[in-house]
Amino acid sequence: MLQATKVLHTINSSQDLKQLEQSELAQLSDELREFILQSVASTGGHLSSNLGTVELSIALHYVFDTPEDRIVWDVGHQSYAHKILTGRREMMPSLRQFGGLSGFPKRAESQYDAFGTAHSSTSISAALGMAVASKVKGEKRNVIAVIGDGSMSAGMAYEGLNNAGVDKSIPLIVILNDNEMSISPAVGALNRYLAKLISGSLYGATKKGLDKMLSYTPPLREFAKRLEGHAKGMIGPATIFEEFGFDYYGPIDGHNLEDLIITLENLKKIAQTDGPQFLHIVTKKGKGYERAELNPISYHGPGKFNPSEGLKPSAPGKKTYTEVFGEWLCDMAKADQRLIGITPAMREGSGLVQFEAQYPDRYFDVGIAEQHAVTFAAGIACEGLKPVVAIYSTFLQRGYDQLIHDVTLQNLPIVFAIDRAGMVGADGPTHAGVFDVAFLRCLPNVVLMTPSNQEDCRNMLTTAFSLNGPAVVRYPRGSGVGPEASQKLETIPVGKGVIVRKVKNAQAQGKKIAFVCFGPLVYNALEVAEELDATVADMRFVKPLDEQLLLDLANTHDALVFIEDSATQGGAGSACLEALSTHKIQIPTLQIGLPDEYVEHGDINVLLDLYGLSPKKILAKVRDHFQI
Ligand SMILES: Cc1ncc(C[n+]2csc(CCOP(=O)(O)OP(=O)(O)O)c2C)c(N)n1
Ligand SMILES: CC(=O)[C@@H](O)[C@H](O)COP(=O)(O)O
Ligand SMILES: [Mg+2]
Repeated sequence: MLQATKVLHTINSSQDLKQLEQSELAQLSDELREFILQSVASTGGHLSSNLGTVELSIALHYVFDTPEDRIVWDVGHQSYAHKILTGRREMMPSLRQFGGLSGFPKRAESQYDAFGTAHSSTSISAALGMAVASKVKGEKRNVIAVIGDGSMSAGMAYEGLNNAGVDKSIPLIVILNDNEMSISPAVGALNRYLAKLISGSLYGATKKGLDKMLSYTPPLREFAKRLEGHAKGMIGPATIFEEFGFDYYGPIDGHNLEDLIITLENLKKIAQTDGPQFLHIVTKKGKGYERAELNPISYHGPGKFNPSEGLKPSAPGKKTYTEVFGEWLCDMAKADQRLIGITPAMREGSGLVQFEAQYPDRYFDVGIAEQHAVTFAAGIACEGLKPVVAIYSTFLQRGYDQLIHDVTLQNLPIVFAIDRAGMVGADGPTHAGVFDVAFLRCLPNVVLMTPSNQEDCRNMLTTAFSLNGPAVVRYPRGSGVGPEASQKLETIPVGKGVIVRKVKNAQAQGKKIAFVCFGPLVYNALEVAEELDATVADMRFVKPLDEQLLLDLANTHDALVFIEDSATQGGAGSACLEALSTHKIQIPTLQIGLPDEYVEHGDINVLLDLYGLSPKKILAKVRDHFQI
């Protein structure tokens, strides 16, 4: 269990926090940091980012009148200290488990969670919306967006800044939490610019000026004027943020509580009179836990571990789909010089670490910029190279118009290697990859494949690469079941499914059922089929659909059950129903997939059962539906 504390256990709301003397806050931050470490080590979760925002979270709740004032955390993977300080300390052992605390801010969870997040770079837009709404309603409040340097790489952040900076009557505060890291090292020109602000010759002058100002609190107007003079005079040309219409302060040390508090107190007042304010703070990812400071990538989102021993190398076992993809990418790149690998800021998660090491000139981390990643790939494809975009299903949602307008409309040969398809578990509804089948299968020119095992996954990636148009392979988080991948680069016939089990004793069967499966749930269907003596088809392709196989199954069985690990509405089962309707085939059917609701967070096996996708639940549904 987590250790007893001197101060932390007395804090159950931001009001409690305000009762503390400022001199007690250092003790609180030590206890909070230790609590987060112990807590995340016992549940798994996001660690490095949370250790970096301890002082900022304390200072924000100390200075601002939350929840009346709104704090909008960008991504929200760094909001654990905020959760702990706002009445959820005792629930931390339930973090990311079914029925427990979400790993991200969630409006339904607490009035302190002003905005639900987990996808990046939404904070400035959402905070601006809140600030504008408050003004329209005649309510006076502060709205603060906290955004990381990695998340500042997305276009959406600049759309927000662009909109916010023009209206001096909007009291918006944007805090840039700069730790010089995304999940992996932050990339791009902006990152270089921020590094210059922090560590270039500008820094000394800026820091000196700020130190001087922070040592006393002049009347507000004067404070504002000095900072403006400081920003414009002492650090030379205006920062990019000032060009957007914000007053810029910083960089300041985001672990120095005293500096943070006095700066926030002043900004709170200035924002009400002078409009949009931008504070640049510098923090360390993993702060206070040496292993995480030295290796913030491994401790970005670890599973459970012993803090005194640190993370252990994972025991040898079956590869994950991500690893299968990573190996395929290197092998395919060796076989074909045209291959270009692209990731929107998910090098580790998508399995491109080896590829970058082996083919640095053909590797592109474009930052958290999924829209750009897709159109960038389109440009590359126009010039005859073969881009492979490695992307999580949930993040491809960001690039949908680009997929339509830039890729599929022009029928460009791009491979989309979609990881984290289906349910993802602990990250929950924001990260579940359950809409891709529905939003991809309606696009002309797309070939859409759903491997049920790793061997098929590798073959499908090779098949996708061999095609002359957009091709998608969607595969789940983890290892799954079924055969492991070979080392070969073999293609499979496009648009052809396979029968993996046939009814054995047709005469004895009351009702001959065929399971028509898409993706890894084929193995759950196989278990059920043993019980019912049913046929099981692994359709492999959602598009083009193997209509012949579907019609054969319909003609030789009494009922069809469609099974998929994605949203039922508009999904692969719907594609089958459309085909049956086109061919005027009438047969009893049942669609099994995810219902018309958002997938909760929690252990994946718990979720499979909850949503009726475990073998036991599938069997019960089939029996109930067909009365067998
Ligand atoms: C749209 C989107 N793409 C990718 C991600 C995956 N992701 C989560 S955190 C993160 C890094 C964010 O970096 P930063 O904002 O600097 O925060 P830090 O992790 O450094 O605290 C990424 C890429 C995401 N959450 N949302
Ligand atoms: C917050 C975020 O978007 C990532 O850190 C995500 O939680 C990673 O998920 P995986 O663990 O599936 O890579
Ligand atoms: Mg960062």
